[in-house]
Amino acid sequence: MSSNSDELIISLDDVSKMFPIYKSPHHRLLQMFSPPRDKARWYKQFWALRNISIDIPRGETIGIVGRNGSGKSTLLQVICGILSPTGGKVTVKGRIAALLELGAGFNPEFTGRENVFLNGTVLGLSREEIEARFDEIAAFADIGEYIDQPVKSYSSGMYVRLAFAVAIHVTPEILIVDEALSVGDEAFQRKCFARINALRDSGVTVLFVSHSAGIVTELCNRALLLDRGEIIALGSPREVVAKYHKLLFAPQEKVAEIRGALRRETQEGIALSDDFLGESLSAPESPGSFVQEEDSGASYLDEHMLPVSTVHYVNLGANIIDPHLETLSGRRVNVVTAEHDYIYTYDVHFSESAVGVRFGLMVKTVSGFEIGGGASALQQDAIAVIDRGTRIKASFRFTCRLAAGAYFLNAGVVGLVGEGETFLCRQVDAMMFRVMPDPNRLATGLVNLGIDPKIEFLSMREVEN
Ligand SMILES: Nc1ncnc2c1ncn2[C@@H]1O[C@H](COP(=O)(O)OP(=O)(O)OP(=O)(O)O)[C@@H](O)[C@H]1O
Repeated sequence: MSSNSDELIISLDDVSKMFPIYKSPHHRLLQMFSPPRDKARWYKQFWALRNISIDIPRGETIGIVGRNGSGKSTLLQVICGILSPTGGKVTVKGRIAALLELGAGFNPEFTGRENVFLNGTVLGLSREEIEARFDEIAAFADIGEYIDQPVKSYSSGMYVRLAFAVAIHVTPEILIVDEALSVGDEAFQRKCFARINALRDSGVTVLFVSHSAGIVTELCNRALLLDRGEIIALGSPREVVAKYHKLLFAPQEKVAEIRGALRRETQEGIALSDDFLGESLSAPESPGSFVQEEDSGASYLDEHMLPVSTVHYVNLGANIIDPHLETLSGRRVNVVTAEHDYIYTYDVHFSESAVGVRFGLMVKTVSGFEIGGGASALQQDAIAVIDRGTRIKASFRFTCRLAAGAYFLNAGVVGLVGEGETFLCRQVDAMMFRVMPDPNRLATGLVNLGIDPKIEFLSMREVEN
């Protein structure tokens, strides 16, 4: 492998890919028998990639993000040579091992063992080389006796295990991974990511499609955002992911405006304003300490960031109004700084009298995992009676001890109805907020437990004079 890290290993020059879309198979036949001058008579042109130009130096790890159908897989397939571009030029100078969608690469009738040899050969290894690596591949895949069963009997997880094991053992110069890892279980995913890291550190160029902002910012040194087949952002993973989120969480009517702004920025090479990204990154003075200052200057409100999954429960005489996050000085925000204090607040209008009333919240991850929540009081301390027509403000101050990422908030009011407590009103995913990345974060994982590290030398080698 070359030691020249500036050498381009992948180069795309004005690459486009068009898929013909036929209304019916009949039209496909008609087109086949049409004279060449009737080039696109029986189909509509769908451009999955448009004018893609990018140079990738050897050793880079590139994250590719974009909404569903934005062209990510098509781009990878064009780079791998599985699809030929309709226009433009693709230059690849190195052995590619690709982990694309399930189904690609293996022959379902062959056993796992046979497929390892088949796949290894396709990827340029000799039979002796594959034999020498086979045990290691089988150990990494860890699918036991299934290695001698036809691949068509595999679960999708087993399939990915074997495909990944082969991909990383063929000493690729370029590793291409298309989200496929998300099929494996978490333990296996972690093993794969560790291996991808090791390959990256040894100079392998990695192209990685992922919907996970965390993985892209952690793993990659550059990222690109595809939208409708165009690169609309290219740069540091953090910046690109911020733009991706802006687009992803935008209300439908704002999407065109936002993508237009992003395209212009990319085409004109305008420097990103902190305001746009909300990345002022004024890190807390000492990592791990919980800052209790009056306001957090770096936090801001991204009006476009709204959940699209909000569910309103049927109201039983109460109505939650305007759930939102504020700084301690009352400024509305939804992009926040870790380790700062914020207030989650909503009003409740009681259209009926209620008894035994309590208010609550819950914070969840994108996947719906409940990280933590709280109630305004214990059941025995609930507000005994609230008269019809009353309006109450419920506020919950909390320290944002969360890792960078998107989070969702529920709001709920319970009261006594008959014998038991029940929701008088509830909003699931009432609002969402994003925690900005903090380059000085010492805490690992989702929640900062405020761990206070203490490292002591128990003995020291004596220094000889
Ligand atoms: N063979 C094909 N024929 C016609 N259209 C296609 C074909 N392959 C892909 N497309 C279309 O091209 C667009 C881009 O698809 P692609 O699979 O590259 O998107 P993606 O960003 O990888 O999406 P996802 O995140 O959902 O995997 C989509 O609209 C898809 O329907």
